[in-house]
Amino acid sequence: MLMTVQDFETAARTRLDPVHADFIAGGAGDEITVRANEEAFRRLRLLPRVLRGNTERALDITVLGSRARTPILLSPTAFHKLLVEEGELATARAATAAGAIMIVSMASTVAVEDIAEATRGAGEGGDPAPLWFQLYLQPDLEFTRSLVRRATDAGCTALVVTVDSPVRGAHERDVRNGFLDLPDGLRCEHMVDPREGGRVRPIAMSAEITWTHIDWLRGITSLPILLKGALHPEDARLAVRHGVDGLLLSNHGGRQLDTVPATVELLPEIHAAVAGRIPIVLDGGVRRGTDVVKALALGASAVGIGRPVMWALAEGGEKGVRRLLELLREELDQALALCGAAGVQDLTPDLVRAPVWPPADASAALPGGVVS
Ligand SMILES: Cc1cc2nc3c(=O)[nH]c(=O)nc-3n(C[C@H](O)[C@H](O)[C@H](O)COP(=O)(O)O)c2cc1C
Ligand SMILES: CCCCC(=O)C(=O)O
Repeated sequence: MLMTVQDFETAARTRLDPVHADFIAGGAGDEITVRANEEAFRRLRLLPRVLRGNTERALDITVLGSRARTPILLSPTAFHKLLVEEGELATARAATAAGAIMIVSMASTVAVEDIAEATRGAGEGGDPAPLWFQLYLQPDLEFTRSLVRRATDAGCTALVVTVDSPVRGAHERDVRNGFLDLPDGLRCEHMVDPREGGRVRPIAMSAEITWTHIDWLRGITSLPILLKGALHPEDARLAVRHGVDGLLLSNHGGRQLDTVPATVELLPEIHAAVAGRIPIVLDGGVRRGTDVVKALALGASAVGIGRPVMWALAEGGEKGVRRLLELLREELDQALALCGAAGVQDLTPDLVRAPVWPPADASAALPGGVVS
């Protein structure tokens, strides 16, 4: 029975080409950060409130003008057609059914226009899923400008600029497996360049990109801009100064610089650095409703999931992703209820404890002065 994210991972592994399974699960170097993201959530403890009388929980959020029925959004992941024929169309329909924000990867195998169309067809009376568009700024600014225009015209309501990739992370599993390119027949639809007779450009991960490019982007779009992958508090402050509207606090699921901290460990520091001026979305290692509660309690406005969506897609296409989003919603609702919360707005940092024992300021209260 598919009851948990872990069940989806296990089920997906039996179906997936092992090379693709490695592409999804893997990360950079020794995959220390891949593991750290999940471990950090597991280490944190929740401290619930009782007798609050909350019989229903509100899970809906509005981030940067985008309304969603859940604080769990779909982080951008590349190449969904590797996993299922319909590719990102299946993902988008499932996101719409769940009322979740989907961040379309620049490296998607379906074009943003078609993804947007799929969300409109899948609403079952509800609204289409808000789409955000993820961008690796290309040094060819005219090409970047045309992509921004495409995303805007397709109805995307925010841009997510990934800034942790001056070079591509060293995915050793992929190198060993020889998985370095998309198989024949699949292509990154956004990289088709009409100026060059429809040539498919490689995605440049460029070390030339600087804050000047962020200023340039700020100048050509009125869509909200989120930076994805800034981890240093000083860069979070710089982001605010450069007119960025939000942060997607992410270490790329441990796929860029290995040994960076888990994102949830960085959250309090980043939260303090931006001081409420811009919202923070966090991704990396979110696998349980309790993980969502912890991230929101520590100051995130929403969380993103990457690999779980890929596993669910591989396991059961659109239906798989729908089920995944449902089960995470149920887990989140359950965790909120048990925390005594009436909704995500009730989550505050006092509900989270790092297990340090004895706590420095409480040792005096221990019986018999047993602790030296
Ligand atoms: C297979 C795969 C493909 C990804 N593709 C992209 C991408 O195209 N653009 C991007 O900014 N991040 C990409 N990411 C990173 C995710 O957006 C996200 O930061 C990460 O997966 C979150 O961690 P999680 O997988 O533990 O949930 C990718 C991650 C995976 C696993
Ligand atoms: C050019 C594809 C980028 C995919 C990516 O960001 C990842 O695999 O983590």
